[in-house]
Amino acid sequence: MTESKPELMPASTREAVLVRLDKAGIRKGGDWLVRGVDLTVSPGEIVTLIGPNGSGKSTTAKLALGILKPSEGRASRRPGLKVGYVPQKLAIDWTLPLSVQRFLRLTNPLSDAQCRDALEQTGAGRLLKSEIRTLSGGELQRVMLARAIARNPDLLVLDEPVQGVDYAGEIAIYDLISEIRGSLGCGILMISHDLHVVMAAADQVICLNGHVCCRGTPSDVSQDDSYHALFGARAGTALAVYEHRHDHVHLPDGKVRHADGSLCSDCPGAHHDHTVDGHIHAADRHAVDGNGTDGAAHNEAGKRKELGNAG
Ligand SMILES: Nc1ncnc2c1ncn2[C@@H]1O[C@H](COP(=O)(O)OP(=O)(O)OP(=O)(O)O)[C@@H](O)[C@H]1O
Repeated sequence: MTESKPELMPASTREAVLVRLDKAGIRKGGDWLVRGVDLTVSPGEIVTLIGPNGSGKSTTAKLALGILKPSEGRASRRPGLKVGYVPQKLAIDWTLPLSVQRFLRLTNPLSDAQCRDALEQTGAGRLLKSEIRTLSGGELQRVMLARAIARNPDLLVLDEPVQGVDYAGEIAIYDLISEIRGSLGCGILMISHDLHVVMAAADQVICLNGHVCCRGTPSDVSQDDSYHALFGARAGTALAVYEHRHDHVHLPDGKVRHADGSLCSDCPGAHHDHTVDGHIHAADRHAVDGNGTDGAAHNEAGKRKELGNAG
């Protein structure tokens, strides 16, 4: 592999673009792992890499991060860029005793308040003193996200952020990622196998298979022939465009406060929106707040509208 120095962006693009790959490729042992990748991530933008196993998604993310150096083309980052990274795998023995607080501090010198604050932001405030090895899959992903955002990054790189999380939990985590983008204003480079929800949550989707097969908005990609060729039958199901509404909150006393401020004590269960017809599927989802499931914010009706039926 050819080593190259990290490149700085021209002044004109520095403010706008956080990271850029220009025709970037990397070769190891005579094989190209990925080749010819163009990519930019700007503040507030979610760019999603999709593709089958071994298609070069993690490698591309590592090129963007500067962990790997391109053998050809260029990788450049905004000077002084602060990055939060949730890798696909962490080299940690998960059976060892390790509290969440200590885990957050393994790579960051964080104060107690910073640890609490980061966990609150990911809805995991109550887990501060918990043992890492006892966390559920969804809780662990929230803690990993907290660790990545604790330093208030400009760029968040999330390699399969919903691994080990069930379907309802996935939606809550994608919700959270969109909220983090909103609150931090950071750019997000995300990797996933989950074509539909992830694609729909992204501003830009890049479909990889050793090279860029197709790219564009989620609806563009869902209608692209090479996307269909790559994903076969799975691409034939409709693209779910993901929306969310925060229109009510479940209070600890069991009442529900609606968006207009009105309180209701007997409506839980009656307000779940289940519309299932040929075009709209609504899914309920419950986000765990910093206090646990009691009094959890309830994000109602994650609606998935079919867009550009890819069949
Ligand atoms: N350090 C390395 N040396 C040699 N080959 C590698 C190295 N890292 C990755 N590869 C190979 O490069 C290809 C792309 O790997 P990569 O991890 O980027 O794929 P991916 O799309 O993220 O896959 P997955 O969905 O399975 O996580 C694979 O064939 C992998 O075996």
